[in-house]
Amino acid sequence: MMQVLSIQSGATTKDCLSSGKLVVLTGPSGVGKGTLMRSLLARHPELYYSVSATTRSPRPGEIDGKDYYFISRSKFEQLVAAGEFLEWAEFAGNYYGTPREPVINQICSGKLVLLEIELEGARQIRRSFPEALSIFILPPSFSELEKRIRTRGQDSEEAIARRLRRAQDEINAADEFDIQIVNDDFETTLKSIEATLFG
Ligand SMILES: Nc1nc2c(ncn2[C@@H]2O[C@H](COP(=O)(O)OP(=O)(O)O)[C@@H](O)[C@H]2O)c(=O)[nH]1
Ligand SMILES: Nc1ncnc2c1ncn2[C@@H]1O[C@H](COP(=O)(O)OP(=O)(O)O)[C@@H](O)[C@H]1O
Repeated sequence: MMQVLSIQSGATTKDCLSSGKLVVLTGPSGVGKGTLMRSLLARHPELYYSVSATTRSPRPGEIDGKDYYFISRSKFEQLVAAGEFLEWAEFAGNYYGTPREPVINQICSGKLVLLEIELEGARQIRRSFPEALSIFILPPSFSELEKRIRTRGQDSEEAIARRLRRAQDEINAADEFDIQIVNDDFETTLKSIEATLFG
């Protein structure tokens, strides 16, 4: 199911990609990735956040084109076949993918590009783009993670159970990442990410 990536193939593309920077942020569902991303973007509008496509239904308040591009499974499969994703994966019963073209364009224009993606996608990026910096966000404990998913109050019991089942496998892979940060105190975490990106 994994896509072969070609962004390293041409010398020109490779040179171009070295003008910007790609940062991958991963961590179990509920750890605080989305909230951290939103704060980071509010504080650093020069960053480029890659909006993913997903077959998941929008949660209340989520905006198409801002939080995700919400698309059907058949549309997603068409885009996979057309090679339109830099990486993609199935997570908790839905597909998620990073649109290739805007990310390449933004990196080539010298931007720092942020991807907030799950483990399989992060592995694909590591293979195709080894220069990318990868950050894994850990919860202070598993019970705190569960509490955060529940207090977010946006997922069905089934969706929560799927995310928690998956969370332990993701946490076990934290060592694969360049940097691990425990999201205990929110402001402290934000400062650690800022130090990593700009320090
Ligand atoms: N591989 C991949 N994962 C993604 C992408 N976009 C989002 N994800 C991840 O998919 C997982 C589920 O996201 P979401 O349904 O928004 O749930 P949440 O993490 O519980 O808020 C999270 O780990 C996201 O980081 C993408 O483009 N590619
Ligand atoms: N450091 C933190 N301490 C306590 N709660 C947090 C912290 N970071 C995030 N949260 C809360 O945890 C819940 C899940 O965060 P969210 O950003 O949706 O996680 P993710 O995108 O990783 O699934 C939200 O209600 C958020 O406000």
